[in-house]
Amino acid sequence: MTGAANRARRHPGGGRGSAAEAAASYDDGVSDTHPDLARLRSSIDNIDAALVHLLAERFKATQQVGELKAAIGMPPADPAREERQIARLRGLADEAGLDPQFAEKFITFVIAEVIRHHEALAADPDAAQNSVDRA
Ligand SMILES: C=C(O[C@@H]1C=C(C(=O)O)C=C[C@H]1O)C(=O)O
Repeated sequence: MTGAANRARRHPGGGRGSAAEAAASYDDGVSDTHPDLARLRSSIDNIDAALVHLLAERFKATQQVGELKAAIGMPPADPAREERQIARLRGLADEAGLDPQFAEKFITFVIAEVIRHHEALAADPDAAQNSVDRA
């Protein structure tokens, strides 16, 4: 979703352009003049960047798992493994002060995307061959 789409979602009913313009000028004004907000947003930006890099690494690993599974004829999804991951992550979230329900929703969302990729790999023998070539 684009930034404009997100702003439109947060400000339903706003006229065309008006919610986006109001949000942009509000954001700029506050973050420029309040040092705590600017510092916290800078930290949030770093964390968001780290999340993107971590997710990219995770998808690189799952891509290889998908190629391997397709090459040896394993099914794309492994519900038993997913159940163990969800239970583990719920526990970690609880210890870390993160809502376990949110952690479960997040990992379920990510895994669904991985399975979609694995299904595509299973349907494409050339892509599946990649992991065999790399071995
Ligand atoms: C990556 C795998 O494939 C699928 C995706 C998973 C994930 O993203 O963690 C876990 C289990 C599988 O449903 C795997 O089997 O390890």
